[in-house]
Amino acid sequence: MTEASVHPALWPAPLATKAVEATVTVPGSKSVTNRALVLAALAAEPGWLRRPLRSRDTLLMAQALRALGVGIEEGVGRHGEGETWRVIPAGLHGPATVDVGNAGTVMRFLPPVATLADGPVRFDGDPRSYERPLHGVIDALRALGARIDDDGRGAFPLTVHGGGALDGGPVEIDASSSSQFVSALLLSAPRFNQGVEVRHIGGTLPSMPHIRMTVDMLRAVGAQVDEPETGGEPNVWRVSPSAVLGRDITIEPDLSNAQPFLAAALITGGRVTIPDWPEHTTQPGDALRAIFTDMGGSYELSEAGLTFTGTGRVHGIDVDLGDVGELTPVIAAVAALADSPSTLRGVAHLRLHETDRLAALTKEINELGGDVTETEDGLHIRPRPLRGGVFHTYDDHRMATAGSVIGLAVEGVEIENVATTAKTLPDFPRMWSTMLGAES
Ligand SMILES: O=C(O)C1=C[C@@H](OP(=O)(O)O)[C@@H](O)[C@H](O)C1
Ligand SMILES: C=C(OP(=O)(O)O)C(=O)O
Repeated sequence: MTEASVHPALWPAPLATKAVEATVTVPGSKSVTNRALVLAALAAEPGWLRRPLRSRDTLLMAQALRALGVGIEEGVGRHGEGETWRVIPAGLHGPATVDVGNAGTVMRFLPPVATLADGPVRFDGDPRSYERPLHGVIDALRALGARIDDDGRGAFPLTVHGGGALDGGPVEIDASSSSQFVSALLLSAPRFNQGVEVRHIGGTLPSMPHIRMTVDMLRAVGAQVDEPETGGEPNVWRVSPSAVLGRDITIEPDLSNAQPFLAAALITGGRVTIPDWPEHTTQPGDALRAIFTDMGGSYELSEAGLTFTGTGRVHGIDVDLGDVGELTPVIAAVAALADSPSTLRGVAHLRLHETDRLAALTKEINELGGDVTETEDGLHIRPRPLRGGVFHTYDDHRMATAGSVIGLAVEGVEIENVATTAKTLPDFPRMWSTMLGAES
C-alpha cells in the first residue's frame, strides 16, 4: 500500500453552482508522450519532444530510459523554458533498474527495449503492477530470443538479460487483455534483427485506436509497417528492421484528460473549450465528441479548439467502449447523473486496469445511493438521486476524476487521495477549481 492510501486525504469535490464557462488547456497525451520517448530513445540521431506530458507515468518512462543510458535534457521550447525534452539516444546499457510504477505503458513498452541493452535490466513496480497482465509481452520476447528471469510467474519483479540485440521474427500472442502487448512489440521492432510479425490469436482486441497510434508513430519515424487497416492480414502486424529517425514532435493534448472538463459542460449546461484539439488524431478521447453528443450535448471544432456545450439535461447511453476503454470511468459518472439508464459494454479488460474499474465504479456510485450493476463485460447504470459521501479511488487517476464529475452535481462528495491524478494529470485539482472559478 502506498503512504497515500494508508492516510487517504479527503478532497471536497467542488459543487458547480451554475453553468461552467471555461477554456481549459490540457497537458500532453500520456500515450503519445511515452511512445515518443521510446521511439526517440531507439533512434539513430537526437530528437525533440515539444510539450511533453510531465506526470508520474511519463517521468517514470524518462527515468527508466535515462537509467539505460539515454540522454533526456530539458530544452527551451517555443513556449518557454522546460517545455521540451531533447532525447539523445545512446547504446543501451545494463545493469539497470526500472521502476514501472503502475504505468501500463512503462511496464509493457520497456521489456522489449531492455532486450537491446548489453546487460541485465531489473523491473519492479507498485503492488498493482504485479497483478496487471504482462504474459503477452514476456512470452513473446522469449519466443523471439530473449532471456528473462521471472521466477516462472510471468510478472514483476523480473529481469530482462539484454544481449545487445534480439533476433525478432514471427510470434503469436493473445492480446485480448491489453492492446499494449501489441504496441510494445511493434515499438521496438525496427531494432530487432528480423523486425517482427505479431499475430493476435485471442478474443477481441481492445483499444484499437491505441494500436493505430503505435503504427502511425512508427511510420512517422521511418518504419515500414504492414497492418490490417491498410490492407494487411486481419490481426497481423509486421514491422521491418530499419533505422529509427530522430524527429521533432509536438505532443497533442491528452483528450482522455480533457474528458472530465467536457463532462462538466455537459452536466451543468455550460460551455468548455479545449484549445489545440487535433483535427485528426488516433487518441481514443476524440470519440467523446460523438459519445457526449449522444448523451445530450453538442460540439464545435474551430480554430479555438473543441467547444463542447451542454443543456444541463443528460441522457443515458448504450455503447460499446471496447475501443476507448479508458473513457469508461467518467462516462459512468455522467451516466449516473442522466435521465435514463445506460449500458456500457465491451470493457471486461478494465478489471485489470489501475484497479478493477468495473467493481470500483459499481461500489463507489452505489455507496452514494446509485444503482449500478456489473455485467460480464461492463456496467448497467440506472440513475437515482445521489447523496454526498467519500468516493474511494483505489490509486486510480480516472476514479478520482470520475468522482469529481459526480461532485459537480451532488453536494458533499469527498474524493479520497485526489493526488492519484498525478499519474497522468498532476495539476487536476487546481485546473478543476480554476474551471469552476471561471463560471459566468
Ligand atoms: O497504449 C496505450 O497508451 C494505452 C492503451 C490502453 O490499454 P489497454 O489496451 O490495456 O486498455 C489504454 O487503456 C491505456 O490507458 C493506454
Ligand atoms: C489504463 C490506463 O493506463 P495504463 O497506461 O496504466 O494502462 C489509463 O490511463 O486509463
